[in-house]
Amino acid sequence: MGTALIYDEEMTKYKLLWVDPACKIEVPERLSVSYEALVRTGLSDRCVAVPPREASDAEILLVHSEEYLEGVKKTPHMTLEDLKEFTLQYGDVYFHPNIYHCAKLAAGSALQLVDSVMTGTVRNGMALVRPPGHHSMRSAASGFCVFNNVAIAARYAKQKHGAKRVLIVDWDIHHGQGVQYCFEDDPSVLYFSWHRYEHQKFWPNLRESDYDSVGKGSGAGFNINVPWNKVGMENSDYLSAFCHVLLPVAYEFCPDLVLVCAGFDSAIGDPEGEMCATPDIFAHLTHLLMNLAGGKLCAVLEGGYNLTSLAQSVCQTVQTLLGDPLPRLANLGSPCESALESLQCVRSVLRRYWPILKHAADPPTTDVGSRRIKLAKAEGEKAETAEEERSREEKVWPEPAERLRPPVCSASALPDDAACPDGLKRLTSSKDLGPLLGRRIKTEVAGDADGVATFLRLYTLIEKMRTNEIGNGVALVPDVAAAVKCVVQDLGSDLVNRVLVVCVGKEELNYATADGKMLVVQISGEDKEEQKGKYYIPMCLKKGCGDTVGFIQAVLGLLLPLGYEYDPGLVLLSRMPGSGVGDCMWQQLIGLLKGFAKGHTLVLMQTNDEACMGPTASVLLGHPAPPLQELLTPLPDDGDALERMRERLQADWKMLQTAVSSGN
Ligand SMILES: COCC(O)(O)CCCCCNCCCN
Ligand SMILES: [Zn+2]
Repeated sequence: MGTALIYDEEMTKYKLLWVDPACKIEVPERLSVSYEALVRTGLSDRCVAVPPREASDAEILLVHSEEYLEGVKKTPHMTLEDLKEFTLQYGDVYFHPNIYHCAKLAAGSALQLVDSVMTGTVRNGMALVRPPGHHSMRSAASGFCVFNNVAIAARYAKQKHGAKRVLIVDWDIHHGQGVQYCFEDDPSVLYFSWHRYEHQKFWPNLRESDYDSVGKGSGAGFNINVPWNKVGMENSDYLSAFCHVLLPVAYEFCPDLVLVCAGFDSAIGDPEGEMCATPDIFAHLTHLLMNLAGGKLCAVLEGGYNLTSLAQSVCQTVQTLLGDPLPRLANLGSPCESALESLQCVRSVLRRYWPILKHAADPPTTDVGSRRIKLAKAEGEKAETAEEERSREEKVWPEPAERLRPPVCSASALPDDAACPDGLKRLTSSKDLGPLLGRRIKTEVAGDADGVATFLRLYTLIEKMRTNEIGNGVALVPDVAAAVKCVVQDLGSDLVNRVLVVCVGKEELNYATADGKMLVVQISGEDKEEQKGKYYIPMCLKKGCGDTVGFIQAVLGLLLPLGYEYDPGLVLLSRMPGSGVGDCMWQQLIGLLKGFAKGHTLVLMQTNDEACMGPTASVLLGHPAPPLQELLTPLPDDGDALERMRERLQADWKMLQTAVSSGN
C-alpha cells in the first residue's frame, strides 16, 4: 500500500493584503516550496496523488458553530475595509476574499486523507494545506487558522469510519489550543502537543497550555502538553519527549488512527520556534508513530516559516512515510535541564492516569508554575524591530543526508531445507571471503560444517549490509547463542563500527566489550540485577518476555533512548528459543529497531523457530507491525525494577534521563 499526497496550488491563492507584522510570515510560498521540493526530489512521483475537496458545511460544523461559519461565508464578498474589520475580532490571523475557499479545501484535504487511509486505499499520507488549523476554535479564527483541519478530521474519522480512539500528535512549535479545547473532555481523542512556552511568555500566552492541563471530566489524562520553557531545543530533547512521554501513553492508548498536526516551525532556522532540531528529526518522529494503529497515519501541514528547513522537513517526513531507510542522527546530546524539568512535570501529572507511567518521579521541588508570567499582551508580543530581526543570527545546518533504498530490501540466510518467505531474497554465501577471514574460519569458529556454513551466511549478510546492497536480513541458525557469539566476536566489530546487540531470551551472553564497539542489551525473564559495565545491559522482566506491558516499557523507556544515544552501524536482534515473547511484541520490536543503523537489522532465529519467520519477514519488508492489543495494567514490580534500572543507568546514558538531576 502506498503513501497519499494531497496538494493543490489553489491553496496558495490567498495572502496578507495589508500591513500586519504578526502575520507577514504566513506566505503562499510556504506551500509551493514544500511541494516543489517533493517534486524535485522525486518523492511526489512515488506518492499516490489524491485530490483535495471542499469540506461540506456539515463537516465544518463537526467542530465549528453555525454563527462562525456564517460569518466566514461572508468574507469572499467583502471589501478590503470589511475584511480588515472582520479580522479585528480575532488574533494573529488575516482574511482574504479567497481564504474561505482555501479553508474548505484545507479541511477537505484532511478528510480525503482520512478516507484514503481508513478505507485502506493507502497506508498513510500527507496533506500540504493552507490555511493551517490547530489554533482555530469553535467560534473563532486564530493564529493564521480558519477551520481546525485536524480536529474536523478526528471527529470525521470517528463518525464516518467508526474509529474508536484517535491519537493527535502536534509537533508544531505552537500550542494547538483549538484542538485542546475541542477534545479536552473526550477520552476517545488523545491530544499530545509540545510548544514553545517560556513560562507563558510566548504566544498564545495561555495558562492552559502548561503541563498541568491534562483534560477534564472523562477526558482527564487524554490531553498532554509539553511546554518548552527555553528556545534552542535539540533533537535529543524531542526524542526524549517521544520516548518518555508520548510513546508509552500512545501504546497504552492503542489508537486506531494517528493524525499529525505537522507543523515544521519546530525545526532549526524557524523565526517563530527558534529551536535547533534538524530536519532529519522528522524522519524519526514519523517513524516512531508508524508502528501505531497498524501504520494508519495522516500528516496535515500546520506551521513552518523558514522556507529552507520547512521544505527539507516535509521531504524527510514524506520519505519516511514511503518506507525509505532513516538517516542516522549524528551526535545526540543530553536533553537539557529545562527539557528534563518539563518532562518530569508532565510525567508526574500523567502517572495517575496511565499505569505505564506509574513509576514516574515526583514533580521537581522548585515550583515551576510560579515562574509563569502573564505579560501584558503588548509587552509580551512587542513586535520585534527590523533591527532585532536582522540581528538574530542566521542559523545554518547540514543538508540532510541522502537516504538510499538498497537494491534488496530484505535478505535471508537459511539452511538449504528451510522455506524462504515471499519477498525475501535468499542469499547464498559469497565465495570471496578474503584470505584473512578464510583462515580464521578454519581455526576459531566452530569447526563443524554447520558452524562454517553459518559463519559464511552471517558474514555475507553483514557484508552486504555494510555496502548497502541489502537493507536488513534474517538468518535461521542451528544455535542462536553460538551465532551471536560468532557475530559479536568475529564479525561485528571488524566490519561495522558499533553494533547494537539486542537479545530476547535467557541465554548467557557476556561478550560486552569495554571499548563500546558492542552494546549488548538483553531482555529476559532472568533476574540479573548485577550489571556488567556500561555496555552490557540485562533487562529482566519478572513476568518474563511474554509480559507485553513490561516488554514495551523496557523497549520505549530504555532500549530506544539507549539506541539513539549509541547510534549503531548495525543492529543484531536475536530471539532465543523459548523466550516467550509474543509475535506482536516481536514485530513491534523489529519495527522500532529499524530506525537505527539506516535500517540495517540482522535478525537471528533458531532453525526450529520457523513459525515466526513469516511475521518477522513481514516487518522487515516494511509492512507495519500490527497494533499491540490494549495493554493490560502492569504489575508494580516490573515497572519498578525497570525504573530502578533506568535510574542506575542514566549516569552513563544521558538519554535515559526523565527528570532534573536530583541535585537540583
Ligand atoms: C496552525 O498555524 C500554524 C502556527 O501554529 O504556526 C501559527 C502560528 C501563529 C503565530 C502567531 N504569532 C505571530 C507573531 C509573529 N512574531
Ligand atoms: Zn506553529
